[in-house]
Amino acid sequence: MPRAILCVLDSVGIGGAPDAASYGDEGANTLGHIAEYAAAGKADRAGLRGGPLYLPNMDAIGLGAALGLSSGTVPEGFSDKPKGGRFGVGREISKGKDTPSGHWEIAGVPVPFDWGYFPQTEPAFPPKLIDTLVREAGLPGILGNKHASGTTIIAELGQESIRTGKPICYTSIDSVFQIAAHETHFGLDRLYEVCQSAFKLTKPLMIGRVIARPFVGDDPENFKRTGNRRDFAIAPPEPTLLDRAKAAGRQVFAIGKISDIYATMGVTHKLKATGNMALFDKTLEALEMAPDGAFIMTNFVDFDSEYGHRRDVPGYAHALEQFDARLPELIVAMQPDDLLVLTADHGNDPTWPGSDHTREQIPILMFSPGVTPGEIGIRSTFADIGESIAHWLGLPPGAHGKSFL
Ligand SMILES: O=P(O)(O)O[C@H]1O[C@H](CO)[C@@H](O)[C@H]1O
Ligand SMILES: [Mn+2]
Ligand SMILES: [Mn+2]
Repeated sequence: MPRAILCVLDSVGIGGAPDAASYGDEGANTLGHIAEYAAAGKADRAGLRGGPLYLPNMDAIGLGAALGLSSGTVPEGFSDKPKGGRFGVGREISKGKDTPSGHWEIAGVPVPFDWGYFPQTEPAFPPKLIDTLVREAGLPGILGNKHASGTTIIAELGQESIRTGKPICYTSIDSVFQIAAHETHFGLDRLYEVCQSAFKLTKPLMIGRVIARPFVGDDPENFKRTGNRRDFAIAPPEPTLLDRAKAAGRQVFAIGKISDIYATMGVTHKLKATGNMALFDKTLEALEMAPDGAFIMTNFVDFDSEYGHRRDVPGYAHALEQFDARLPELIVAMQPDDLLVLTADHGNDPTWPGSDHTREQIPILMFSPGVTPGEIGIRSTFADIGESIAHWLGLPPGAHGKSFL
């Protein structure tokens, strides 16, 4: 029985979203701009990488061609005629350009409601919410209370947080309430407990996620976030591909952030790892142990959290090249009737102003020895990805999207 492996390269958008202007993102193109900068020698970093963006393995299954289809330009060194693979472009119908919206829609469930957001004011959070959180979680108060980049705000307030025992609460243009605190001074379990309390309070406000952001270190120069991030997320409004696979008795391997993003719904095996390369290793491990009919889904978070939000073009280019270099390992490990899908959940153009996600279309790259190569065009919803995988796995069709297989 066929298996399917779905890799979400978090934030690897390819521009061209027709509604980008209403998000302030007209012209944003994560992959396109990285390629453009690299070709101009603007993505060089001594000891890390240099020169044009080199992604031969993803290009061979249609990455350059998908970029061309989405944005009109195939960068130099990329091909508009892939050697193998079925390629195309995904367009999002959900209104948020955030991780849950993108992932849920990929898994067949577009988001039908508006998320809650916190205003770009200081304070950003309603006083009642904070008063209740402080009381219920027994906190001496909170710090932050504004829109911020997570690394900047721990440099700014980390020491005060350690000294006072007050966690740092901040948000972004996404529907998130993030809590940063020191992993040992404040304590990891305590941080998770505070996040649980906050999640109960923010849920009625339709805030998608409360995110624990533990960090270590003792001064702004060496504060570092750890891999113990945890997302407390609202559950998807309808059964996703994961639920449907599990209900059919299939094994569902959720690697990295996947289990959190779907609020554990539909997951039978949860595998955690820190860093894209460790996530890649886990994906290979899962492939080795997954029985017939299994569904494996991995989120490669570093593209987004380490490079997109940090607006680090050489870092992002290097992460793409590292992933690409390992792709053959995955392809070699596949059985003849396994399907591999590479895609993304939104954009996060590292050349764009600010530090937030960008509304973009996403690549859809499918590879299997049994799939004839070709173009699937621009799909009107990410849900077509989930429906195609459902079809491949022999599951009945869902309520949204259409299979292109
Ligand atoms: O700046 P950091 O803490 O990485 O925050 C980012 O991470 C959040 C969750 O993906 C996003 O909403 C964005 O704000
Ligand atoms: Mn994401
Ligand atoms: Mn992000």
